[in-house]
Amino acid sequence: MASSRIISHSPPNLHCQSSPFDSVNPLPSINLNFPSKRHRNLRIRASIRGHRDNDINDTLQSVELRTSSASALPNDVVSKDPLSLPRPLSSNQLSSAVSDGSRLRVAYQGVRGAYSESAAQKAYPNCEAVPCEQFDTAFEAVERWLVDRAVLPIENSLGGSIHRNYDLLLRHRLHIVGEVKYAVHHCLMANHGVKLENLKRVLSHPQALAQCENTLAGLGLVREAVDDTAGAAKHVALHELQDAGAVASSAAAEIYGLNVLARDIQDDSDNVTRFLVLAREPILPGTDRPFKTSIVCSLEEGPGILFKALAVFALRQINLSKIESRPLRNQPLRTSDDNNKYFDYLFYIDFEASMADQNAQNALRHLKEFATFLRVLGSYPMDTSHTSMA
Ligand SMILES: O=C(O)C(=O)C[C@]1(C(=O)O)C=C[C@@H](O)C=C1
Repeated sequence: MASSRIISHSPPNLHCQSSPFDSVNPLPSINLNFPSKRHRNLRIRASIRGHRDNDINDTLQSVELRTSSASALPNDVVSKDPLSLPRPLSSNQLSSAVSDGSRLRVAYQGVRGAYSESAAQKAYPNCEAVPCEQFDTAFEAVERWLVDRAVLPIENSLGGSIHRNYDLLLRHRLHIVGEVKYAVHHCLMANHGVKLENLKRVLSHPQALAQCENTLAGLGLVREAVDDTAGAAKHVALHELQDAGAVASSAAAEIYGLNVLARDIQDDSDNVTRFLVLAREPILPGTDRPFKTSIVCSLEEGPGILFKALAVFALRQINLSKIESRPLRNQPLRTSDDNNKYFDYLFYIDFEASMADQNAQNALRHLKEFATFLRVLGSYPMDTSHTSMA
């Protein structure tokens, strides 16, 4: 039997005892100090679910709109401490915003125990990590001042790029202000009493399943994709599944009361995910430490144009660390003079230089000569740590 019980419960009620709670309305109202004039007079109401209502600063775990009724909220899974698990934000809960300003609130995609939560904590050790249902929700949470930062995965050493986040970087106007490399150690876990030989299927995030492909194929398990690794663990625990396991972190096994059947099941022991830190404002690029700059561009037509684009960096001894191409969504196909159809692309390029560096500025000026579009997504300190923190 599982050492911890999984139960469903209604969301904790909000008790409105003192300021800043509004005495007329049972929902707290919070005045935000916005730096810009445009936002200064905004008075935002939101209901706040925390487990100690009288200490907002410590308990702001997830925020929802006052329009969302408690009954509309999903029931949650709880294990050891029923009230300790924040619920993820969803997009339809984002039409208002709140931030207490005293502590950095950092959005991540997934539920408690997701690798993204650990990455957020690596980026900001004292932050309040705020779970979000989807990547889009995390972007919107920053844009709407609900949180201060978002930490989102962008690529993994085994699984490759997280394309969705490349596309969202362009769709939203946030700035990359940092990166975090996080060593991912996957565990195969199941409910207590379930043995490896009882398993027929395994649930996890598609990236995690891809990172463990050889191991899982070797075990003959059917792979089922879900939103995040910890969400998979939560699901297996909640439904007390006897034929299914989850691939997730050891932290997720602990949180949801699952038994770890195998550790380090990723196909390469060196499995690193790179996360981006996003904010509303860019940071001032420096030259005092290694910086990286991320840009996105589209290029003119013509032979050798990509070669020319990349040469602007090579000519200046600027190292490229990543290039990713994505379809140009508003015009994915281009018809040439001879009536052939070509795919049109956006190129995402990371290079190892700061925008404060004249050399980098010259390279981008040069690139603009044959780029039809160019945007700097951010210039930020490189994570040069040797990714520990499993
Ligand atoms: O599902 C999680 O735990 C996540 O944080 C997401 C995610 C990803 O999107 O790549 C992050 C790191 C791991 O590589 C696997 C999954």
